[in-house]
Amino acid sequence: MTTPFLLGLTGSIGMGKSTTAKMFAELGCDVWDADAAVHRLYARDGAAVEAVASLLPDAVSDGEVQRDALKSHIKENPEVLSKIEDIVHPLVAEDRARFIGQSNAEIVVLDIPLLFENGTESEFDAVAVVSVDPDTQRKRVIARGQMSEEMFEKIRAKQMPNAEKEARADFVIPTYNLRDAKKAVETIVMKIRAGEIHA
Ligand SMILES: CC(C)(COP(=O)(O)OP(=O)(O)OC[C@H]1O[C@@H](n2cnc3c(N)ncnc32)[C@H](O)[C@@H]1O)[C@@H](O)C(=O)NCCC(=O)NCCS
Ligand SMILES: Nc1ncnc2c1ncn2[C@@H]1O[C@H](COP(=O)(O)OP(=O)(O)OP(=O)(O)O)[C@@H](O)[C@H]1O
Repeated sequence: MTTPFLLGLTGSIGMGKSTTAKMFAELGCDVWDADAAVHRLYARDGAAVEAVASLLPDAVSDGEVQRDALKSHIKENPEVLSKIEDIVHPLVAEDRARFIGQSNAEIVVLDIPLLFENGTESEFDAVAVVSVDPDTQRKRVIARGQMSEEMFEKIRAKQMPNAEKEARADFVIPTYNLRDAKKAVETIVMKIRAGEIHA
């Protein structure tokens, strides 16, 4: 069995990672989702629950890590975030390695929101970034109705500027409409399968 081609898929908040990841899956790629992995780790019987309970006992109730409690702790003391990350990151890495090890696909797509912010690009054979202009991005996130304008701007300010992500990526996937995004995804998959892309 050969090792799969590892394609990192990233992009700032609301840029279209999940939608684009589904397109890769439809073309036969296996897709691993970092956010979903963290949700599994925090859920009942999840691998991070015990360690988080030791660090912040009141952040675990009903056997689950409560994200709102984590957020309050981080707000009070920003250093708590790196302590949580020290617990979560090795477990996420383990989950990812297991997924890659079990995959029989030619291409494994790894959907990772903070791929560039965490300086992990060297772990992939290539990286694709999903992208729209800032105004479209803002409208999309606000339209979901789960976040205030202020909260969105705060998160955006913490993320690497989109232009820099585009410059660092091997591929840019425009997500203004489904048709063009799909075309870009098909081209990437075709190039990888044809052996045109090298790490
Ligand atoms: C702090 C927590 C509880 C916040 O959870 P919440 O559900 O509000 O947000 P979530 O993590 O789903 O992030 C939503 C989006 O916000 C953006 N974002 C989140 N955190 C950051 C950050 N530190 N810097 C920049 N952008 C961020 C990303 O685009 C992300 O996709 C959560 O992020 C967490 O537990 N973080 C520690 C574990 C970790 O490192 N997770 C990252 C994956 S390895
Ligand atoms: N190619 C596309 N054409 C049209 N709309 C799109 C496209 N891709 C994504 N969208 C829309 O943009 C919004 C954000 O998409 P999605 O949830 O895929 O982004 P995300 O990057 O995974 O978000 P987050 O980082 O917040 O988890 C959704 O409303 C989705 O329908």
